[in-house]
Amino acid sequence: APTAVCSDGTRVSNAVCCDFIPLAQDLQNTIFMNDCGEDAHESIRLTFHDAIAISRSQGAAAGGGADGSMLIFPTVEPNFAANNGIDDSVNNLIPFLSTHPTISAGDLVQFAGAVALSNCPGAPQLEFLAGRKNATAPAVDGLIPEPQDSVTSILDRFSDAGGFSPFEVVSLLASHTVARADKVDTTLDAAPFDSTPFTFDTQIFLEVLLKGVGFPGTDNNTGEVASPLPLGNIVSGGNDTGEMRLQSDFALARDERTACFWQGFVNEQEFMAESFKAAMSKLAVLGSNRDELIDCSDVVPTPKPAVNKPASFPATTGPQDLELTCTAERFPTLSVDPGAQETLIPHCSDGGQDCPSVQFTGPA
Ligand code: HEM
Ligand SMILES: [Ca+2]
Ligand SMILES: [Mn+2]
Repeated sequence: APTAVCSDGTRVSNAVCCDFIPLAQDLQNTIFMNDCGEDAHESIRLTFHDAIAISRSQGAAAGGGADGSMLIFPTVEPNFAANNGIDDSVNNLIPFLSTHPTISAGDLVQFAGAVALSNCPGAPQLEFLAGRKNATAPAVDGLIPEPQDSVTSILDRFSDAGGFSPFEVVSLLASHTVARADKVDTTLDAAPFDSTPFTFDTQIFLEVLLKGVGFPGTDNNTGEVASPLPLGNIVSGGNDTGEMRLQSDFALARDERTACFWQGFVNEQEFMAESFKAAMSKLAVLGSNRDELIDCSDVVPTPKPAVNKPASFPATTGPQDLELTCTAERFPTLSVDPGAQETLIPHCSDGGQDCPSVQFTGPA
């Protein structure tokens, strides 16, 4: 039962949580604009890149996990190749360290991710625990998985970072349902990983299982393989880029250690959201002792409701394009979106072509 009342009248479980209420408002009004757009996506990615930089085998000096080291040492980790593009979210969050001085850098990163995710229809309301200590040193290079890494190397890295199981690794990749790449193919800005990059749905798990037919931009990029929906309108002057597929997502969807977990999320919205939430609660506290943190989940905004559209094959694709390696489970029966042509994936959540993101300049 709530035991504290904040100055705005909100009842919370612990007075420490009060300061996160104006922080959530400020993040929404200044950066995210209640949208599951580019800035929200980048802040969600940042939760991962801060947290995973920790190693059981290499010891504490290798990195402190979810400790805000990206924000405290903005000229170190953001420059690692695997963190390419993370500078945008780092520079956007740094000003909040001074405007919300009671909140630690590690708390800011994870809380911003939870607020950002709440803008994505269908996302879970993440757990948020407060009280991470500030990083005392940046992490070493080499701890962030890259799309060209093998499944073995990815699973080993997650295990070494926080004892994640293969199921938890696949659960965390639900994040790629609200994700687009800017740096894998530098000729493209915001190439989406599924056809619904503004919705936290299960399309990512379906679409990565489809046969790849082409590349949305250039075709020899490290860590990229052919996608099933490469059509965009960039050459004709638009901003819609075709779908991009990461080699790591492709491999995890087909490897015998992870394929059944991957397939098991297709059209299982609630199971996916709940599994992502559980794995995120582990990721978000790497480097801290969860018993020493204070549960402030009650100040995480309630996410936008799911759109309740079942997973479906995008127009021009169908069951014949599935590349299934999980033999233990039957694949669900799904409808095929109508249309003889490949549908373009809109650049903006309102369906438009123009939606400038917020970008503060900063040290990263
Ligand atoms: C095997 C592990 C993973 C690999 C290899 C990987 C790789 C990548 C790559 C290459 C990009 C594109 C970056 C760019 O070019 O702009 C990306 C984007 C993204 N990733 Fe991952 N990722 C992994 C796991 C995760 C996890 C665990 C999360 C979150 C919990 C996450 C969240 C995101 C998000 C939200 C984006 C989109 C960023 C944007 O739209 O600007 N990823 N990932
Ligand atoms: Ca999606
Ligand atoms: Mn981006």
